[in-house]
Amino acid sequence: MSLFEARDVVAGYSPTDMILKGVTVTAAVGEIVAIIGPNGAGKSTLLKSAAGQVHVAKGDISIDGRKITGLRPRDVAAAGVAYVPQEQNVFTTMTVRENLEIGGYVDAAGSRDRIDAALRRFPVLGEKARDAARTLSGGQRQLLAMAIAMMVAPRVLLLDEPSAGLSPVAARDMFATIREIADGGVAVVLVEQNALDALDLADRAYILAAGQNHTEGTGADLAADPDIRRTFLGGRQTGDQR
Ligand SMILES: Nc1ncnc2c1ncn2[C@@H]1O[C@H](COP(=O)(O)OP(=O)(O)OP(=O)(O)O)[C@@H](O)[C@H]1O
Repeated sequence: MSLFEARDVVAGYSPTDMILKGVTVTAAVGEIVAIIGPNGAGKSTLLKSAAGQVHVAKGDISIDGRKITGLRPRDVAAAGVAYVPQEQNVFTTMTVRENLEIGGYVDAAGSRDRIDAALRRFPVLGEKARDAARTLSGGQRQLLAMAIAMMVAPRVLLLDEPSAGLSPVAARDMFATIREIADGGVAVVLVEQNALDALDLADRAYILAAGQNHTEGTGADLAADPDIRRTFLGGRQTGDQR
């Protein structure tokens, strides 16, 4: 059984306008699952639905068989699902350490040890623990957002465009970090604008279009499919110069 399951999810921002029209996405322990598709397909909405930030009208979202549909964001986090939004994912006026303290709010007792562990795990953040988050580079900021999410020791990590705005080198480091986190037994579901890189990283991927599942498969198979390349990847192949 998959650890994370979103089944036939119908969800949206107003009762008369459902963005997701029955989307199914699953992810197993240690698996990286990418969600790709055109602008407006509903990729971010799916993550927000799983994180308890968008109303789910029909369908179910579960972790390890336990329904989390309709829970408040705080309770979703306590159930083991961490969500990193694309933007405004750190408190810029607070220090790196203070950001991590807030990330550990659901388990205040274990928070100090987790912060120390996070600062060891991400040495670049350790060096800047007392600095305001606004002084971090784009890549460091995304790393902090990820470290904040990891403070709840999640079993499922939902990432919205983790490489957005990063240099190619910083994006590569970010993807390596995501792989490490997955290898630690976390199910990772990520949305990426950079579809080719996402397929390269992911074990499996789903293509969403107009709020529905279009295709799913291994990252490698989707990247090699000429129809998929033509329709969703701009005709390019993995490894092409961009
Ligand atoms: N807060 C919101 N309130 C109302 N509608 C929204 C809101 N956020 C997104 N939408 C709408 O939902 C639809 C899907 O948006 P979503 O952000 O999920 O798409 P996406 O597949 O992630 O695409 P993109 O790559 O452009 O972010 C779009 O039509 C968008 O305008």
